[in-house]
Amino acid sequence: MASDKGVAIVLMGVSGSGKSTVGAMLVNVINGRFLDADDYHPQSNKEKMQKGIPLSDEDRIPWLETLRDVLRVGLLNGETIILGCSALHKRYREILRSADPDYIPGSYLCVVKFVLLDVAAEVLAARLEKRAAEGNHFMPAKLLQSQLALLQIEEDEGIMKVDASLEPQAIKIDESSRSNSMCGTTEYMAPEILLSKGHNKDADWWSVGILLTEWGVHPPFTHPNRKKLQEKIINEKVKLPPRLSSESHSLLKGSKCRFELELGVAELGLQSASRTHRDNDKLPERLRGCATIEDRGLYQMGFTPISRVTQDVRQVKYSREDLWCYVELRLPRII
Ligand SMILES: Nc1ncnc2c1ncn2[C@@H]1O[C@H](COP(=O)(O)OP(=O)(O)OP(=O)(O)O)[C@@H](O)[C@H]1O
Ligand SMILES: O=C(O)[C@H](O)[C@@H](O)[C@H](O)[C@H](O)CO
Repeated sequence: MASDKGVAIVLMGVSGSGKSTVGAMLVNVINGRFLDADDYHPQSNKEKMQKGIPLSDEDRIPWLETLRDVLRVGLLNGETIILGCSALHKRYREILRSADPDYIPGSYLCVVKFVLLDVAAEVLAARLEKRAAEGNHFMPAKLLQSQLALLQIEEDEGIMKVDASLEPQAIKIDESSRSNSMCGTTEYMAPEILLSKGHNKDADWWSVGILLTEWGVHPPFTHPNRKKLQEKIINEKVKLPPRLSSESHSLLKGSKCRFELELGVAELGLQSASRTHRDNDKLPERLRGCATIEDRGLYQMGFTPISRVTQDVRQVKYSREDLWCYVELRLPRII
C-alpha cells in the first residue's frame, strides 16, 4: 500500500555543507535512520577524490544506483531514512527518486524528498580547510569549486532550501517552509501558487476544497483559456449554491476554513485516499469502484494529486449523491 511506504529525506549539497553533521542531528529528533552516502563509495572513488580529481558520471552513477537500491529496501519497509548525499545534479537526484517504486520520472512527486543545505562558498572553503588540516577526511578542499560548478537545482523539483551556514543547532528544517515549486493542474491551484508568492500546505487545502466543490456542485473555476482561468482563480471568490443539503453545507464549512465556502479539509483527507482499498468493504456496493482513485505513483508527502482523483471520479461517473456519500464516509479522517 502506498500509505505504508516510508519516506526518505536526502540532505544534499556540496562537500562541507554539513550533510553528515545535520543528518546526525536530525535522526535524533525524528524517528529515522541516517545513511551517509560517503560510506557507499567504492574505494576507487575515494582514492580519486583524495588525489583531487572530481568524480565523473561513470564514477557516480553506479554509486547512486547502489544508494537507490538501499533506499528502496528501506522505503518498502516503511522506514524514515535520512540520507546525506551530494546529489548535485538533477540526473543524480532522478536516480535516487527512482528508489520509490511508483516514481514517474520527471514528475518529482515522490517519497524521496530533497533538502539543499545552502552555504556560502567562503564558509564552505573555511570549513573544508579546517577539516583537511585536522586530517580526518579524504575529500580535499580543492575539489570544492568543481562541486559548486555542478550543483544545480530546478524550481520544479520543489527542493527545500535551508540556510546551513548557521551554527548546526540554529539550522531549521521545517516541513512547512515555503516552496516555490509550481506543478499541477491549473484548475486546482491556489492563487498563491499562480502568483508565485510561495506556498505551504494551505495550498493543498485549497485544492481539496476545489475538488469537493467539483464533486458536490460543479467545478468552481473553469475557462478554456489557461490565462483567463488563472485570472479567475486569483480574482474571483467561490460561491456555494444554496441548493446543497445542510449536511453538505456543514461539511463545506468545516472548522479549518480557507476560502468563502471555506472547505475545511486537511491534508489527511488526501492521505486517506490511499487507504481506499482497505476501506472498500465499508463502502456501499455501488461505490467500491472508487478504489481507482488510488495511484501510488502520485504521492508527495501523502499528497494525492487532485487532478488524478477527479479524473477517476469523472471516469466512473458517479452521481452527486454517490460522491457525497463517499466524501462523508471519509469525513472522520478528513477533518
Ligand atoms: N553548521 C555548521 N557550522 C559550522 N561548522 C559546520 C557546520 N556543519 C558542518 N560543519 C563542519 O564542516 C565540516 C564538514 O561538515 P560535514 O562533514 O557535516 O559536511 P558534509 O556535507 O557531510 O561534507 P562531505 O560531503 O565532504 O562529507 C565538518 O568539519 C563539520 O564539523
Ligand atoms: O558527488 C560527489 O562528488 C561526491 O559525493 C562528493 O560530494 C563526496 O562524496 C563528498 O563530498 C566527500 O565528502
